[in-house]
Amino acid sequence: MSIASTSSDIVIFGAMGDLAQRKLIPSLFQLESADLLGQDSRIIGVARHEEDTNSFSDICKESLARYVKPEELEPEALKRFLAKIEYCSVNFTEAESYQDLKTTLDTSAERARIFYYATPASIYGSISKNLTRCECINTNSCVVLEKPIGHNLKSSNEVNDQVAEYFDETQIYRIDHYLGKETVQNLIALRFANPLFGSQWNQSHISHVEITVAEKVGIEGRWGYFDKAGQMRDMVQNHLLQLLCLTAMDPPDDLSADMIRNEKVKVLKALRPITSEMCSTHVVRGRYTKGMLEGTPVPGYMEEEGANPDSNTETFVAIKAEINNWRWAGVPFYLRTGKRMPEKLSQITIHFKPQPHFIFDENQRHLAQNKLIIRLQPEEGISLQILNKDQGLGKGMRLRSEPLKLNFSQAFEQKRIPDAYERLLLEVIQGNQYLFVRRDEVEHAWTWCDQLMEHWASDTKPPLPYAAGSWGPKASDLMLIKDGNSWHEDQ
Ligand SMILES: NC(=O)C1=CN([C@@H]2O[C@H](COP(=O)(O)OP(=O)(O)OC[C@H]3O[C@@H](n4cnc5c(N)ncnc54)[C@H](OP(=O)(O)O)[C@@H]3O)[C@@H](O)[C@H]2O)C=CC1
Ligand SMILES: O=C1O[C@H](COP(=O)(O)O)[C@@H](O)[C@H](O)[C@H]1O
Repeated sequence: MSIASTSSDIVIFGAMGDLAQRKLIPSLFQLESADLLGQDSRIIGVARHEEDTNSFSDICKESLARYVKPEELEPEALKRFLAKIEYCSVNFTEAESYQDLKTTLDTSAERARIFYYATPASIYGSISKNLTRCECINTNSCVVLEKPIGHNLKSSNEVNDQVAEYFDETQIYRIDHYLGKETVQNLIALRFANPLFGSQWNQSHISHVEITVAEKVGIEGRWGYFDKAGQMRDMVQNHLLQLLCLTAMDPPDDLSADMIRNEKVKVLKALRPITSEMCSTHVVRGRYTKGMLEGTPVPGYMEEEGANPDSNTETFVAIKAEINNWRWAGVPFYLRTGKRMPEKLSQITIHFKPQPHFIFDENQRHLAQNKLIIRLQPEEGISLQILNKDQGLGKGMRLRSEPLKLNFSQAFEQKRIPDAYERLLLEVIQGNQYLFVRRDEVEHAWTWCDQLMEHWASDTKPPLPYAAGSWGPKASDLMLIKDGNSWHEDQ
């Protein structure tokens, strides 16, 4: 099903919540500002608070003032945007309370309806059921689901089954906001539009791949949520595996949603399961202790507000993943993600194999490799490390490794890189599912993560400590050193 009409009713459940106010409302404003929202579109905030449209509109205005740069908050666009806002008070789990929403939607019966569930996943089924009972779903409706959907395969299947009773898979948009990032989408252009890389992207030419998603933030008030999840569920099951899929997948036949998603599923299915024997060589699980970040002391995870002394949750994971297929046999994919790292950095580094025969000074052999560094955020860009003759007389044929750099903001003279949610909301409005996660992707990702986390569950040892502001436990460096590799040093 595709939402072809230009105007839609965008119904946000959980409209007063953090995600809605911090990300969704500002992103919808940016779409309006760029004339992409549709002239007659409406944004219908739904929450259980007894507000009305005016007071909800004031709340959104405050959020816009907080989260949109003043120079981007153009008064005319703001006026147009606020005029599109409506509010309905609904208790999501009580069918009788949907009447107000039904009446509001009935004023535009045939129009596309986008139901965005910015709520805990535990009530996705209940909302879907109540929307159906109250006849709020028309033939042109779709639903947007936020992550995390469940905390393992079983619970994720339960949520997906409940939603599937009321919505067809073609109507379901599962968000992984990393897919909305410009630089993540650029992986498809980089790999499949450039013949240079297309021919080299396999085990014959690539020795190993690193995917780092480091965050400076700690848990800051999110202990309740995070301690049940941990870094594996919060980041690896979704964002890191999506990055791995886009880096490793075979070329899709075309850019349609299902062709791309079919290829991603093949990668997930080919991931080598990590057995309990492999845990000591292929996985590092860490937790930050107190430390210094940019000269300021910060508490450890167990000293954060709301901490439970019995917690065994990890805030850092490094994994040596392997993909059992023709393209990637023997090529480790090192994944690393953690909270309270020295900087915010998402980066993929492709290490190419050396030449088969080395004719230069032996002392320079260690230099003789090309690296492609794909910087996802911040300072988005690409850099290709290449070898040259060092310039000057008297130096002989000395090699020197220098980067060929492409900085996106300079190259594209762009004023701003759109937030991931802007792109994702636009794709939902236009009915394109290619940046959303299909159910079988979620299932294969959980299957791989679950079997690994089952080994952790039977291990009472706490995660390895690392000081806040460092790059994780030493064991993470050692895991690569044992293979003769190291994390890309130019962080
Ligand atoms: N915040 C973020 O940056 C991110 C959030 N997400 C996901 O987005 C979803 C929302 O997260 P977030 O905005 O942070 O959470 P919040 O708790 O801030 O917001 C959730 C909202 O849902 C409302 N709600 C819950 N149950 C009911 C109910 N029965 N009836 C009416 N309203 C209800 C809450 O209302 P009330 O205030 O009245 O309790 C609250 O306003 C979650 O699934 C989360 O995992 C994903 C990625 C990032
Ligand atoms: O989904 C999540 O992502 C954020 C990191 O997102 P980014 O766009 O800032 O890189 C992470 O902090 C959060 O814990 C997680 O739930």
